[in-house]
Amino acid sequence: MKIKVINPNTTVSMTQKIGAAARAVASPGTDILAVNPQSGPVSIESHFDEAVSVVGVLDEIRRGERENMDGYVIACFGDPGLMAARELTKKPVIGIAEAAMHVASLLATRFSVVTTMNRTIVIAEHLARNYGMEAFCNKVRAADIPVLDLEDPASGAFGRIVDECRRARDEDRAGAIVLGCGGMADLTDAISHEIGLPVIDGVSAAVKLVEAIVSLRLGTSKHGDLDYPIAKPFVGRFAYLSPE
Ligand SMILES: NC(=O)NC1=NC(=O)NC1=O
Repeated sequence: MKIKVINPNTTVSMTQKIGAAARAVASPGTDILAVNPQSGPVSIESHFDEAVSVVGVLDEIRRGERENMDGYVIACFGDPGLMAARELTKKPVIGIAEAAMHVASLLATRFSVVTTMNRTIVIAEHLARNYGMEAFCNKVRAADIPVLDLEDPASGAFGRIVDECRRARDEDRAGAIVLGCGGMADLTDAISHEIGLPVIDGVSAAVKLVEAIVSLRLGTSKHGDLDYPIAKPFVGRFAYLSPE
């Protein structure tokens, strides 16, 4: 089985970290290809960053179809381009936010999300609503750190994330924590050790969900809104994206 794990931002060190987290849980016989677009934001911290990153995600899905990938993970907590990506393939496409929230809902009656920037809190709240997770997702918190601080061990990001996870445990009645950034994937075990709760990293959760769906011989529905895109010309610099 071949799974393409797409980091929608353009920071290679984060892509490598995400790839390592994916490989750590992948089953024998599952090959992980971790990639990021060559163009786009170095980090995704706003609606604008997310919107621009989607074209790079879709480029990687289109390339993955030619590479005969068996499934895809979108490894940014905003799940950018998830539905558009699903239109491009019959294979499963799983976002790390949806994966982590669903897994957390199977482990605790309430979970909190701990993400990076305060301004991305609402994005995670909207995802919880859209995924039907509001009954489980008690609160979305932020460590208020720039995403790329996660690439700097001296930034103090780990301590700020752990402090916010402790507040979630003690104040939100959270039975589990969802890590709200693909760049936190390498911190999962250390955080869980510090706070004594299940901590769910969306990269790992998404990889296992793709494996499960492929093993069930299931894939993205092509009936209705997730059917292949409507054939039409796209003009200008997006002409190469014209659906056939
Ligand atoms: N909430 C987030 O921090 N989302 C993210 N921004 C990135 O660049 N990667 C993420 O996972």
